[in-house]
Amino acid sequence: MNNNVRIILAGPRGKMGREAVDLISNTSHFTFVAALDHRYGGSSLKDIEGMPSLDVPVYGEADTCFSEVEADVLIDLTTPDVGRVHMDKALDHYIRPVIGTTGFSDEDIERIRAKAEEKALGAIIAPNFAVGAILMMKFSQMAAKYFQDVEIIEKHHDQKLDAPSGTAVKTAKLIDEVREKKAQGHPEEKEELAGARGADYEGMHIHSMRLPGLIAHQEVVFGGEGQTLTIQHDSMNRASFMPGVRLAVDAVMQLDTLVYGLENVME
Ligand SMILES: NC(=O)C1=CN([C@@H]2O[C@H](COP(=O)(O)OP(=O)(O)OC[C@H]3O[C@@H](n4cnc5c(N)ncnc54)[C@H](O)[C@@H]3O)[C@@H](O)[C@H]2O)C=CC1
Ligand SMILES: O=C(O)C1=N[C@H](C(=O)O)C[C@H](O)C1
Repeated sequence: MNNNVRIILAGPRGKMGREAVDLISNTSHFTFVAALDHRYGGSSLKDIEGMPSLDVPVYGEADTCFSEVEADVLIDLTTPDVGRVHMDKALDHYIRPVIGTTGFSDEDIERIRAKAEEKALGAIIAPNFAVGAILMMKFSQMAAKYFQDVEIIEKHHDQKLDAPSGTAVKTAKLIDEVREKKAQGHPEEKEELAGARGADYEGMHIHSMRLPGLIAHQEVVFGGEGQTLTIQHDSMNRASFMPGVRLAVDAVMQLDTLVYGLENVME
């Protein structure tokens, strides 16, 4: 493990970013070298309302930040459009991206994989940092060997931009690796209201719920002859994601390619 990892955080004022500020500043082998925030470029973190008293420079623009600040890792907790640009630019500046932001396409992921390999640098895209959520995905993959029929129900707060969630997409991909292909439901089923059966990923259905009061929850429901199996995970707060962020930062320093999904670096 590296004993001093210099970190830039993008999105410090966000719901996740605020937790990450505390994680970085309270982890002895992490050094908080800069923050990226389009609204507060040129200030210091301590001058932003609601931020702890930390004298960390804030940059409004990624290229300037990445060229002026000596850093090992970028943690990005922003939006899909912003994160997509940040991860590319970070690698251009030989900074390893740890991307918690969700909403990327397969093309985005493959582009970053190619760039990380070209630079021989570590990169992590982690749709979910919660250890319990990783286990939920792994258990679902195990179950999919025995049950072909499965529907994913993800439930999030109503401020979320992307649907389905990054976790639901990753779960479907892990299941798809082992599940015998099947178009589920009645062959002649018809949606009387568009979207009633949810999104279709290789014949599996994904349903996205958005409500105030929720944080991040997912049920993976399998059906077989005379039985169902439900694998469920709930994040009750955003502190639940922080041990995984720490693990990802330590892991990315040892990698020379992209890892998509924290399950690939968990022991
Ligand atoms: N991988 C994981 O375990 C988790 C991932 N997420 C993902 O993380 C992302 C952030 O989630 P939340 O914190 O809930 O959202 P949020 O809306 O609370 O925070 C997003 C932040 O990004 C900032 N931002 C927007 N444009 C920016 C720019 N150009 N430069 C710097 N900052 C910019 C906004 O000011 C805002 O503070 C989402 O994509 C979400 O899906 C959320 C929770 C867990
Ligand atoms: O936006 C969120 O809140 C979350 N996003 C991630 C996702 O899209 O899967 C992870 C977690 O579910 C919380």
